[in-house]
Amino acid sequence: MFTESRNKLQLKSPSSSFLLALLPCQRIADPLSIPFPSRFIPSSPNLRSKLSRSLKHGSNDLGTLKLSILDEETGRNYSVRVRVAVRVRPKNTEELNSDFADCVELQPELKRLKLKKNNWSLESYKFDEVFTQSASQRRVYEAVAKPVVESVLDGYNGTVMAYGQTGTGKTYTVGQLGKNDPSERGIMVRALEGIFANTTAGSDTVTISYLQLYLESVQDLLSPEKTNIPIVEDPKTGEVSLPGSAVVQLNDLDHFLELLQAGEANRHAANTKLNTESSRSHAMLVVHVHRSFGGKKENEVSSLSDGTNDNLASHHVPHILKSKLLIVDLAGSERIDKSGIEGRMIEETKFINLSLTSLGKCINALAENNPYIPTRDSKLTRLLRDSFGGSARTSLIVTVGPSAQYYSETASTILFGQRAMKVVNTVKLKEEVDYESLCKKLEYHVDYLTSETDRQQKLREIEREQMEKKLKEQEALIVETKIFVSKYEYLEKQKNHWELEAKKLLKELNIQKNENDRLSQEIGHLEENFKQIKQQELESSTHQKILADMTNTYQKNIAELINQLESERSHCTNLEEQLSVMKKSLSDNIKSVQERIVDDLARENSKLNEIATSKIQSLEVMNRELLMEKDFLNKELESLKDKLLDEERQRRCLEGEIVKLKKFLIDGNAENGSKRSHWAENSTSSTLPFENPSKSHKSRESVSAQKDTISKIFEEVGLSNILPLLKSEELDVQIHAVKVVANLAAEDINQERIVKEGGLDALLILLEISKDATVHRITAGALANLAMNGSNQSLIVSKGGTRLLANIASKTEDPQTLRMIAGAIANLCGNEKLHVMLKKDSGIKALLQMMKSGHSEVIAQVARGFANFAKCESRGIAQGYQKGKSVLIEEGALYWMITNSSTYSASTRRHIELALCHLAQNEDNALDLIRGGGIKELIRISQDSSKEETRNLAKKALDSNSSFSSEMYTS
Ligand SMILES: Nc1ncnc2c1ncn2[C@@H]1O[C@H](COP(=O)(O)OP(=O)(O)OP(=O)(O)O)[C@@H](O)[C@H]1O
Repeated sequence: MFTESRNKLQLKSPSSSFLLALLPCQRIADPLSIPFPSRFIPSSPNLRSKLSRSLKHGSNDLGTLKLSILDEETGRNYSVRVRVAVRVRPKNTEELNSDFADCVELQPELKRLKLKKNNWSLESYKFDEVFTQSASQRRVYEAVAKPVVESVLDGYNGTVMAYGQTGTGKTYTVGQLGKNDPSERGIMVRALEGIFANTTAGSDTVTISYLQLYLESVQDLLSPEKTNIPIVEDPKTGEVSLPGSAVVQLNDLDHFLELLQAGEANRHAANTKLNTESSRSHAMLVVHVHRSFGGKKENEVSSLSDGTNDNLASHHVPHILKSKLLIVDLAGSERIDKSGIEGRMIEETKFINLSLTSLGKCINALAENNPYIPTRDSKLTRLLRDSFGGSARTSLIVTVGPSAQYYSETASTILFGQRAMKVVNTVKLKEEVDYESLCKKLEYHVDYLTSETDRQQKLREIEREQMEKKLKEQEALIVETKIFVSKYEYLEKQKNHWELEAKKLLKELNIQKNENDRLSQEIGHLEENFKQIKQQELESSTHQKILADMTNTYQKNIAELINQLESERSHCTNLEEQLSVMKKSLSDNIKSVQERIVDDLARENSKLNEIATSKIQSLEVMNRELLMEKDFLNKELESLKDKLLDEERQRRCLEGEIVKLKKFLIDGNAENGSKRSHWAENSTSSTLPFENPSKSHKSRESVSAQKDTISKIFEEVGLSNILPLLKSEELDVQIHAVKVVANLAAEDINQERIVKEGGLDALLILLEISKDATVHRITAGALANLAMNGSNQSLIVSKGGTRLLANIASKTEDPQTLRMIAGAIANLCGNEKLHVMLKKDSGIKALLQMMKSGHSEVIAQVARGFANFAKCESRGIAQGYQKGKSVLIEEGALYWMITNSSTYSASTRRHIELALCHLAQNEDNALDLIRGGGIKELIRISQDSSKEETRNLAKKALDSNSSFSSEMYTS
C-alpha cells in the first residue's frame, strides 16, 4: 500500500513538464490568461525577470514562493530570499488570567502584523505569511516547510528553522510528534511524510542524524554517548558536516517516529517560569535524500523530469540527486530575570542567548550586505552557515506570544524576522551522473545491436539457401524442356516418312492408269478389224459360207475378245474403284495424318515455344534477381558491418565524452570549491559571491559550459539514435525516449528538426500502436509541442494526427492525457487552413467530448481551442474568403459556450467570451446566437469582461449586427 501511494505520486509529476512546453503557443492566444501552476517556470525571459524582480523586492506571499525558483541564466542555480513567517501562540492560562492586553494584532489577508507598544505607538510589519492563534499545524507546514521539502526532493539543500522567545511554540511548531492526534504533527514529521511519499524504496535512500547543541557542544540525540562532535566544513563546497554523528537509514515513517521520540527523550529540557517543558538546547534534524534517475530500475519516473531545468534528467542520463534538509528547533531566548531560573540553568541560558546573539549578528551583517559575516563566533552560526547566505533554500518561522507583558522580546523577535527577510541565498542543484547505470545502458545497447546483426545475417543465409533451391528447380525445368524439343524432332521425322509413302502410292496409281489406256486402244483396233471383215463379206458373197464360218469364228473370237474386253473393263473398273478407294483412303489417311501431325506439331510447338520462352524469361529474371539479391545482400552485409563499426565508434565516443564530462565536472567542482574556499578564506574582506558580478558571471560560465557539454553529448547521441528507441520493445526505454523527444520538442529550435528526422512519423506510430497510458500522455504532449510550430501543423493533420489524438481522447479518462490532447488540437485550431480537416477527422468533436471530463485544465485547453477556431473563422469572414454558419455551431459547441461563459476559471471564461464575440461577428451565426440566449451573454460580456479588447468586440457585434439590434429592440 505504501509503495503504491509513493508511485502514484511520482506518476503525476512528468505531466507538469508539458505545461511549460505548451506555454509559447498559449502566449499567442492570450498571454495573460494562462494560470501559473505551482511548479511552473515561465519560459519568457521578460516574464521570468519580472517575477524574479517582484520577488526580490519583497513579494510577501509564501504561496508564490515556488515562483522564485528560477534562474535567469541556467535554470539550475538561482538566488532566492529567505522566507519568513510569523506565528502567534494562543494565550496560555496565565495570560488569560492576567490584566495584560495583547501587543500583537494580525491582518492575515494583508500578511501584516501590528505591534502595539502602547495606545499611541503602533508599528506594522509585513511578512511572507502570518499565522493567527487558530492556524492549523497542516497550514503552517504547507506554507512554510512544504516548498522547501519539494525543493530538497528536486536536489537542492533546504533549511526550515523556528526562532522565538521561550515558550512561544517553536517545539510545538517543529517537533510535535502528534502520536495520538496526527493533525497535531509538527514540521519534522510532516516533512518526512512528504519525503516518503515522493521517493521510491530501493532506488532512493533517506537517512537522518538528530543532534543538539548544548553548552556549545554538539551531542548526538540518537547516540547520546557521542558528545563534542566536531563541525567540519568542506573547503571546496563550504558544506557543513558532522562526521562523528550517527547516520540512520529510514525504513518508513513509523521508524522515524520511534527515532524522533528516542531523540526527544535525550534532549535537555527544564521547567521554567515561562515554559514547563522549556528546551535548553538547539535541536537539529539532518535528513539526507539520495535519489537515482534514468537507471535500469523500474518506476523511476521522477518528479524532477518536469523539464523546468536543463538538467541531466531531461537528457536521459542516469544520475543521482543528493540533497540535505535541515530542520532546526532553536532554544528560546529569555531574560534571566523574567524566567526565574537559577544555578546551572543560568549558565545554559547564557550560552543560548550568546549563540542567538551571534546568529542575529550574522543575519544583520548579511541583511546589510556587510562584507564580514561573523560566522565563527559560535557553533550555532557555524552549523547554520549554509542556511543564511549559503546555497540552501531557507524558510524561517518566528513565534511570538500575544501578551504585552513580553513586548520587548516580541519586538526583538519581529525585528530578527524582518532582517532575515533581507537575506538572499544562492541555491545549487546537487546532481551527479550515475556512471555505472549509464555504462550498463550503453553496454546493453551494444549487445542488442550485435545480436540484431547476427539475427539479420542468419536471415540472409536462409534467404540465400531458398534462392539456391529455386535455381535447382529451374535447372530441372530446363532438362524437361530439352526432352520436349527432342520429341518434337522425332515427330518431324515421322511426318517426312508419311509424305514419302503417299508419293509412292500416287506413282502406282499412274502406272495402273496407263495400263487401262493401252487396253482401250487394243479394243478400238479389234472393232476396226471387225468392220473391215463385214465389208469384205458384202463384197464376196461366195465366200459367204466361209465367211460365215469365218464370221462365226470371228464372232466367237470377237465375243471372246468382247468378253475378255468386258472382263478387262470390269477388272479395270474394279482397279479404278480400288484405286479411287485407295486414293481416297490414302488421301484421307494422309490428310488426317497430316492434320494430326500438323496440329500436334503446332500444338506441341507452340506449347514448347511458350514453355521455353517463359522458362527462359523467368530464368533470366531469376538470374537477374539472384544477381541483384546477391548484390543487395552483399551491400546489406557491408552496411550492417559499417553500422556495427559506427555503433562501436559511437560507443567509444560516448565513453570518451563521459570521461571528459566526468573530468569536466570534477574540474568544475574543484573550481567552484576553490571559489567557495576562496570566499571562505577571504570572507573578511570580500563581498558575498552572489553579489559580486564578476564571480557570479564566472560561475554562470562554468554552469553554461557544463550545459554545453551535456548538449554536445546529446548532439552526438543524436536524434537519429533517440528516435529508434521509440520503437524499443522495452516500455521503460520507450517512455524515456518519448520523454526526451517531448522535452526537445518544447524548444522552438528543435521542432522542425524533429519532424525532418522522422520524429513526427515515429510519434504518430507510437500513438497508434502503443497500449500504455503513460506513452499516450507523453506522446500527446510531444505532439502538442510540435503543433506549436506553424509548418508542422499541416503535416500533423495530413498524417492523421488529429484522428489519432481524437481516438485516444475517446478511450482515456486521464485528465493529464486529455489536457495534452486538448492542447494539441487547440494549437491546430489556430490554423484556418486546417479547419476542414479538423472537422473531418473529428477534432472538434473530440474537444466537445473532452469538455465533459469536467477537469478544469482540460476545459481551459478546450476553451482555448474554441477561441482560436472562432477567431480564425471571423478573420476569414472579414477578409471575404469564408462564409456560412460556423463549424463550431454546426458541431454543437454554442450551447455549452453560452451556458458556461461565466462559470469556469478566469482564463477559461476569457477564452469562451472571446470565442462568443468572434462568432457574433458573423451574420450567419446570428439566428443561432439569438435562439441560444447569446444576446444576453454578449451584453454581459460587453459590460463585465475583464478584457477591454473582448468588451469592445462584444459591443461591436451588438452594434453592427442588424439581427441583434432588432432582437434587442423587440425584447
Ligand atoms: N500554536 C499553538 N497551539 C496550541 N498550543 C501551543 C501553540 N504553541 C505553543 N503551544 C503550547 O505552548 C507551550 C510552549 O510551547 P513550546 O514548548 O513549543 O515553546 P518553545 O518556544 O519551544 O519554548 P522553549 O524555547 O522554552 O523550548 C506548550 O505547552 C505548547 O503545547
